[in-house]
Amino acid sequence: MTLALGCIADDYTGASDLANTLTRAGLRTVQTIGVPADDLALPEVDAVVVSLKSRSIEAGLAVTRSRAAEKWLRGRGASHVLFKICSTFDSTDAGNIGPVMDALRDDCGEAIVLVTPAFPETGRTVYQGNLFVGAVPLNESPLKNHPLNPMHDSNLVRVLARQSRTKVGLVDLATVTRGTEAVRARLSELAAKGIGAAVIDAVFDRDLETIGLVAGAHRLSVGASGIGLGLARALVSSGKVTSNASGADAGVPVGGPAACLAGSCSQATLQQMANAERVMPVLHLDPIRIFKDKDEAQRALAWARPRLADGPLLIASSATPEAVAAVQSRYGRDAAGHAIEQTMADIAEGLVQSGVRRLVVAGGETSGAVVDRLKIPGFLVGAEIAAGVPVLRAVGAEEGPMLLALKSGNFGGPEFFTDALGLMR
Ligand SMILES: Nc1ncnc2c1ncn2[C@@H]1O[C@H](COP(=O)(O)OP(=O)(O)OP(=O)(O)O)[C@@H](O)[C@H]1O
Ligand SMILES: O=C(O)[C@@H](O)C(=O)CO
Repeated sequence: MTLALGCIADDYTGASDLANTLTRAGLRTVQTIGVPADDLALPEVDAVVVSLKSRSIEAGLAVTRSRAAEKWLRGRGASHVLFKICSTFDSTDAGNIGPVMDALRDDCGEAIVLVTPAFPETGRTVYQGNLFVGAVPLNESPLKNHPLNPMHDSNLVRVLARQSRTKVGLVDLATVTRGTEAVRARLSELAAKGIGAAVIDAVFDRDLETIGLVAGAHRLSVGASGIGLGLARALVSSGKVTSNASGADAGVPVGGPAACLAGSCSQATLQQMANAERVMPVLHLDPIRIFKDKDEAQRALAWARPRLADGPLLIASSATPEAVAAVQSRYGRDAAGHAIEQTMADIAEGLVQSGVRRLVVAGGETSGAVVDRLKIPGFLVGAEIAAGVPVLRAVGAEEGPMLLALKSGNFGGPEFFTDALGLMR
């Protein structure tokens, strides 16, 4: 297998978002959980997205794991590696986007790396280096209240410079609009000044196509699904990949009980949960019981088991920003996040032991904890539920055929949970 494109994603929902984008653009794609074991039977593919859970861990560990993934991908022939980050640039001044980018750049000897989280299909655009989420700058969007990495600065040149060893420059929209030669010239100009990373503006998919044509000739890029789209279209238009992925193989029904788990506290997820309450039973976990009595997972499973035969259900820890802040001030931000994620993983494991084979999970960190616990080594990409969220068919899972949907916190329409279950037969 010689890969046309190698990708390292810093969380599992982000990985499935990217795998979805690449598949829709015609690349045969597989998503692996971590660096694949040598004995994992992978189909013949154009792209592999190695999913890491490295967005919110200590920067040194994120670097080590990303480097191992890069080595594996390069060893399979990937001349270009995309480091997939969140379209809302989720990170802190300690990283992990900057430190991982610096390390991968050192490893591949790249002079300058293009960076853009733009993903217009989901309303993420970058103009003059400022990230917009829909109509508002990042720092005015709901991301200002993110439980793990609240985003308070929309200027990505500044944000990345605080995390990186290299100087960070800008390729503005006017340059992108002038085309590939103008972008290449601007990159040479920046590189000559010793600038090692360039945030590049993109507002429309056509901007990402220009970016993909330029980035594909480099060894490394950093961005969200939008730059993945650009890279994939460049591979197809150059004939390096014969566009033939359909995602159809992943669509074979598995049947069995279905359940949804939500650990995301994003506005989108809170709205989706409120709508789900109208059509399925919903259990709201009590974070205090998670810490004090430590029996919340067992209580949730006792609630769920007798209901599974009647149809899908939803179990959620998600809460409003005020409630999240109260839990965090009592137990600490990371400890609270970790304990709740592990409770979700306990519940997922118990549900699967009770026969659940169709599982929808909302939230990147939450999905990471769940998929790790279920020891699923990889996924094939199926139908698209919403922009950035495909149906996933587990490959190599101990339980046999299983369908999952891993929803990034901010993605999906108001009826996401029913939309997902409708496609997961
Ligand atoms: N009630 C709560 N109080 C405090 N923290 C919570 C609560 N519910 C969930 N959390 C934690 O908040 C974090 C949510 O992160 P997660 O990545 O799962 O969702 P997200 O950030 O909305 O999604 P994405 O990363 O895909 O955008 C997790 O660490 C989760 O355990
Ligand atoms: O890019 C995005 O917004 C998503 O794929 C994601 O990474 C959220 O966790």
